[in-house]
Amino acid sequence: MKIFSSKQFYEADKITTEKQGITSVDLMERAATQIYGWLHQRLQGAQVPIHIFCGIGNNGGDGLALGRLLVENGYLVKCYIANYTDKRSPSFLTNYSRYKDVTKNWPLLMTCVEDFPAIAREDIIIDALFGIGLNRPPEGWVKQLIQHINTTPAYKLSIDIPSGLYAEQAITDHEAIIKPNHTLTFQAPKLSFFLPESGPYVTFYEILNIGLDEEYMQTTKPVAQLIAKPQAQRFYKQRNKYAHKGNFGHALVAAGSYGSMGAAVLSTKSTLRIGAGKVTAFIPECGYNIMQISVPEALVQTDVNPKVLSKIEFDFMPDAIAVGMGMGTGKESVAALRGLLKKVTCPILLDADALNCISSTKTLLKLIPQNAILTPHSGELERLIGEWSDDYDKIEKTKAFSKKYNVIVIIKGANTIIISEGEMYINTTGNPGMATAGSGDVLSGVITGLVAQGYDPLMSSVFGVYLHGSAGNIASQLIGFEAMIASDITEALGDAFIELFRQDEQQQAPAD
Ligand SMILES: NC(=O)C1=CN([C@@H]2O[C@H](COP(=O)(O)OP(=O)(O)OC[C@H]3O[C@@H](n4cnc5c(N)ncnc54)[C@H](O)[C@@H]3O)[C@@H](O)[C@H]2O)[C@@H](O)CC1
Ligand SMILES: Nc1ncnc2c1ncn2[C@@H]1O[C@H](COP(=O)(O)OP(=O)(O)O)[C@@H](O)[C@H]1O
Ligand SMILES: [K+]
Repeated sequence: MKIFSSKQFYEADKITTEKQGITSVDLMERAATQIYGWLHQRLQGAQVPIHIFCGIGNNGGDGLALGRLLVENGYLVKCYIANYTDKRSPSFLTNYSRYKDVTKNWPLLMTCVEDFPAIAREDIIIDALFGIGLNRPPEGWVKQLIQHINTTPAYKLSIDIPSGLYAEQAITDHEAIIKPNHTLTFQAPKLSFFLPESGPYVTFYEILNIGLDEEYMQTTKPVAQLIAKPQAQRFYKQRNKYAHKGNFGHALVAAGSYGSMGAAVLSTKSTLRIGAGKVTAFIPECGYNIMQISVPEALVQTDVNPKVLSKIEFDFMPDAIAVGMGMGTGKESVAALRGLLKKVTCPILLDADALNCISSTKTLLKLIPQNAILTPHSGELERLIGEWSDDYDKIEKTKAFSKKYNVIVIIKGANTIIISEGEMYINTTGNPGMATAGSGDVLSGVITGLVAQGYDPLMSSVFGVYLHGSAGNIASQLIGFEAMIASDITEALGDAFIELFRQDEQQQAPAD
């Protein structure tokens, strides 16, 4: 599914009204009707007080149109206008009058703190103060209104976006943002819903289709692609009945050091579990028995150095290589990595200490092959690209890095982001149970195993991150977040494939 910018939504709005021969008030009516339907389905006429807080732009207009529909259908509604300026939008004004026509009363105009209404805990609040037109943080009594709403325990529903949150700009005042229980967003989610600093304001969201121009939505290059089940299903390559292990590639996992052999074991096992035909683990000698016993399906080759990797030499042509997990950052490791980067001819994934070696020895940067996959967590990314001021700065700096070195960068986290050639893919699977040592090693194996099987590096990255998160979700359903360890993710990879084609009763995310 696509994520669009505010500018693109305004364009879509304009094109839709032109092509469909409707006015923007008609479009607003569609939006309000959708929200009304959503609420009515749940409330079924219940006489619970509904407080609608409207701004003076089109988000406020949505709120007023919703208020009118609710009143017309017998609900107990009070509409309040946060009258912070006289520059009201035309569609707002139309709905302002329409509301009065139905209720015979103007909505209550608020201009100061004294105007704030009391709200009981069982009431419902609709937040229509600001939408994607927010252009500065709310201040003064408007900010206090947001805080007043946030302090009430009443259920809060935000229209389009929590008021005070930008669609694609960093937060400057965390105290001036509505914290809703639920957000109903129009047509497509906004970028801020998925980033670590702003995502917590959008714990639950649903998309309402308001019929924006299909052609525009299909043909416009989005800000990012959201990867959910319908997208992931398209990546899957079915196996041929007559396939043999040679068809699924031979992967090399160069990893581990004395005290960190688990990283090599985890990566090697998940490379096999995801379906690589054959996997060779290249490890320091101290890990030989550990690897043979832990992963009997893997072949093992050992380094001349007993405790760390120093010279990565192998006697076959791998189809994919993963390097770095638990490998250490001493001078032997740097030399081993340098030697490998100089001779590598197949796709390569660089993780963990391989990234740390590159950060400490910048001359390695120019040896990174084109299309290499880098899988940093935040700490590793910062060492690689330097500090960032906010999530958007982080994305821009990562894009610049990815472009400069022609590599795929996977920013791991709650919504892992994959950046390649200026494009951005945001994953939707995964959970906090995966915040456990070794889960990144599993991801490296998953992606490498996909590359070995013939998925291209970008597809392997996007599909691998999705499957890894999906396996984490399946594992968490069995054992919860706290008890989950990285091996549980590997063990659930099979179910992640099965889940890919399981018919949901309610498909969460629509296909493009
Ligand atoms: N484009 C679309 O797809 C549709 C958009 N609709 C609604 O329209 C909204 C966008 O409407 P608008 O562009 O009118 O923007 P908003 O309704 O978000 O309001 C912006 C207004 O508030 C002012 N403003 C911004 N930040 C402020 C601040 N901190 N303090 C005080 N004033 C501030 C702006 O100058 C502008 O006048 C969407 O979020 C959505 O709710 C819907 O009506 C349906 C269709
Ligand atoms: N809160 C979370 N929600 C979803 N996924 C998470 C969360 N925390 C961690 N993960 C995932 O778990 C993995 C952790 O990787 P990493 O930090 O490299 O672990 P390690 O270095 O211990 O192997 C990443 O794939 C990341 O996206
Ligand atoms: K809002």
